Amino acid sequence: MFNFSDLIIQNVKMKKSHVVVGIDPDINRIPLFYLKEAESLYGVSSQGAAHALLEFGKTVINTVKDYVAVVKLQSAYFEVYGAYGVATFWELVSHAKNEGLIVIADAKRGDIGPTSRAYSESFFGDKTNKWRDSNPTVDALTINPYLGKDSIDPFYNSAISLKKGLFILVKTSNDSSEDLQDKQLKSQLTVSETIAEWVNNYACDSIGENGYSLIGAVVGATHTKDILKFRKLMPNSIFLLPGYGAQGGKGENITNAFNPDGYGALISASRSIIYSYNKVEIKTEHQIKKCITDAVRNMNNDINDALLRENKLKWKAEALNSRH
Ligand SMILES: O=C(O)c1cc(=O)[nH]c(=O)n1[C@@H]1O[C@H](COP(=O)(O)O)[C@@H](O)[C@H]1O
Repeated sequence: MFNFSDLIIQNVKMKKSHVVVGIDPDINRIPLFYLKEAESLYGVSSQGAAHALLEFGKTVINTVKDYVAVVKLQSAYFEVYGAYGVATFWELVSHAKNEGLIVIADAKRGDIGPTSRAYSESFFGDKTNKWRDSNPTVDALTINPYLGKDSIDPFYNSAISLKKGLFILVKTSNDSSEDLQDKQLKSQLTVSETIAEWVNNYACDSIGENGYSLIGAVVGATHTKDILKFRKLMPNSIFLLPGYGAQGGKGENITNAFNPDGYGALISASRSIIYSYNKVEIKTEHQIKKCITDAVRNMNNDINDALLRENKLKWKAEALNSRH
């Protein structure tokens, strides 16, 4: 049955891009003219900041929409500004979806069962709750599995019934991920390998038309040596690989995340794309758009070139085959 992973593959093929642009808008790094406008409307306040984040976020979305299939909104940067920030988050979710993009909420949720259920409802909705306005929902959510399987189940059940996607943290991109995630258990597996086994078990029951599950895994683009191992442990999961760009990940380091079919991985970058203009003094939206366009195209070319070298860039072959 067509599921979230099929939606991803369909759109990745259409855009010819495995790139995810992360929208992590930090008020100290967004161009000053957005702040000046926000201050003139709402003063230096949470409402003003949320307005600046909204306008900047729209610029990013409008710029990258032709080059990527997926955007990932980092909830934390919006939560900073309370209700105004959260409203901006959802306004940007709607905007991105209206522009034909798939939206991942990066919130790394996970709690005891009933609370996970509520988190799941807040991001995916619940048709049986008549008190909840039909607000927008996201297409997928990052979740933290460290409370155990009863914390994952509510997200899993909602994802299945509402045709959503999950990206479960398996091996995170940060240096300190080794502190806990690389520890070996009595089973001889590491903590992250154990989580990978869980992910694979959840994934097996929800395979879509292209052979992938709606249960995906987060594996840092920074852990080049581990990527192949995780690919083998979770053959049916789409990997979300953050850590490209600002954290050091490169195209040549992440090709093992892709299956021989040329799919199965989304590579995510935030700061290296959305702040690619470097200076907050940049004057016009046109200049910002040009910098972001160059950055996202370079990233896409870097990944596609690396895949081509490994014979994993499939759309050229598909285009040729369909001509015969
Ligand atoms: O789930 C994530 O997206 C995530 C997982 C991980 O292991 N490492 C990681 O950096 N992230 C997120 O990916 C984004 C990385 O941003 P950049 O380093 O600027 O590309 C941030 O929003 C992080 O919260």
